[in-house]
Amino acid sequence: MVRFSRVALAYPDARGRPGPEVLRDLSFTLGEGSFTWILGPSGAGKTSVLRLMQAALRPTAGEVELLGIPLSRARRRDLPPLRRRIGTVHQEFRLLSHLSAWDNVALPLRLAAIPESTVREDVAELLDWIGLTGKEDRRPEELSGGEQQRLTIARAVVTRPALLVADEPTSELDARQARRVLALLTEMNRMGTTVVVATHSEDLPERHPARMIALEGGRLVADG
Ligand SMILES: Nc1ncnc2c1ncn2[C@@H]1O[C@H](COP(=O)(O)OP(=O)(O)OP(=O)(O)O)[C@@H](O)[C@H]1O
Repeated sequence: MVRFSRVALAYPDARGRPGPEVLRDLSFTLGEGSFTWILGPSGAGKTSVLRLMQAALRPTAGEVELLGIPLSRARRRDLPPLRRRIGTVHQEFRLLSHLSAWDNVALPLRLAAIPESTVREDVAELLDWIGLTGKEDRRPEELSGGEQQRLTIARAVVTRPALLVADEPTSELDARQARRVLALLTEMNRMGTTVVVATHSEDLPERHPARMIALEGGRLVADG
């Protein structure tokens, strides 16, 4: 499902030359249907690992294989269809502020040219699942932080991705809202989605024990 083999990553500097390596010699495999925590202090490289898992970046050395596709051999035109099979939840929500809750969730289906009758059914089901029935017409700014975060999860999973990659999905939330978001992620996993969550919270992995990959200074320091 996800395989990192001796991965290194360096972001380009201002002149376009490779800067210092922020990930080094990372190797691990995540099986289909697994749930994995990516842990580590600020700057450890969690977001960089997740960007590779979202096919948003290619490694500077080594290989990242996503859903059977090695990124080193993927052509530029292979990437958008691959990305559509990966649900992403960003730290900073990235909801579209001028669209209603309903239209934010419907957007990925509409972009994939899904018939409007199916869109209606799927969006209604998901808004119900995340507890936003009755708030369909509100714009993101008219929702609480927790509601916005749940909306980003609904948008990420509405296309039923095989892989869900979430970056600090509870960092802005109070404990009750964080538990609710965790429940949505574990429910997706129970239904068969492979889930990867980066966090620096210690509380969440305690609530949902699963494999933990710990990073420090761009290296893997614990896996288990
Ligand atoms: N676009 C970028 N260009 C250059 N360096 C970057 C870029 N993004 C991240 N870095 C650097 O890569 C290293 C790892 O950053 P990353 O965001 O992956 O860590 P993180 O563990 O997710 O941190 P946080 O918990 O603070 O979000 C840091 O040294 C950071 O400064």
